[in-house]
Amino acid sequence: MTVDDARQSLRAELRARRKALHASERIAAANGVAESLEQLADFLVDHRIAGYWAIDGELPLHIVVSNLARRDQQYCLPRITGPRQLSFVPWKSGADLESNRYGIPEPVCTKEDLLEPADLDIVLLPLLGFDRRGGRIGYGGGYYDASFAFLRERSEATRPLLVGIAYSAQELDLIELAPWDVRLDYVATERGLIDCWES
Ligand SMILES: Nc1nc2c(c(=O)[nH]1)N(C=O)[C@@H](CNc1ccc(C(=O)N[C@@H](CCC(=O)O)C(=O)O)cc1)CN2
Ligand SMILES: Nc1ncnc2c1ncn2[C@@H]1O[C@H](COP(=O)(O)OP(=O)(O)OP(=O)(O)O)[C@@H](O)[C@H]1O
Repeated sequence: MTVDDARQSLRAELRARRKALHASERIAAANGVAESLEQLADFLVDHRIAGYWAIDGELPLHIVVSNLARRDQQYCLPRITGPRQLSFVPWKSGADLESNRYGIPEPVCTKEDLLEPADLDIVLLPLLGFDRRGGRIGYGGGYYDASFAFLRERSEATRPLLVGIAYSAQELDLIELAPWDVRLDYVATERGLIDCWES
């Protein structure tokens, strides 16, 4: 079985695990993650922070978005701009959205609005599974891995910081890393902030 095959079956299990969470756990996690992120000093002062529009049981970021707006920090959402390629667009709560090919809402924008991955300070990444070393399993599109491939050879946290957002129930023991995988610098869950360079 290749890394890709093993991941496919793991994805199904992880989707089921996330789907099974109770509404009360989702509410607690949305609040808890917003608090956990505030333990990261850079998160309170950095200018450009990218998140995602939660779909399919992903951990919702609306509390994070309003906290950032209150501090005048810029919040951005991803836009698919090519094969395995993400760009980012500054977005304020209530601004226009349109659906992408997967039915995920993206900001409506002009070319001039598009920011490249390297322009960001912090990226909050959706995920299906994570481990404490910064391993991440997503939907398998390779969008984040390819867009942030320029960070792959780093040996410490550098900009943009990659922060996985997860329910603690999404933690895995150890994810076998594929050569293209870009490790997370931190993972924020409702239980706290994990520094992936620490272990
Ligand atoms: N909220 C959110 N936005 C995001 C991501 C994400 O994971 N979550 N992405 C993170 O990369 C990018 C989109 N990547 C995606 C990759 C695969 C599928 C997906 O649903 N794949 C289906 C197969 C669909 C098809 O073949 O057309 C599947 O897995 O069943 C969705 C999004 C950018 N925006
Ligand atoms: N830098 C890259 N260059 C070329 N192909 C890549 C690159 N990164 C990932 N891929 C391809 O993308 C596919 C999906 O990768 P992976 O399973 O790691 O996605 P994921 O992290 O689960 O998804 P996503 O990042 O979209 O949330 C892999 O099969 C791999 O072949």
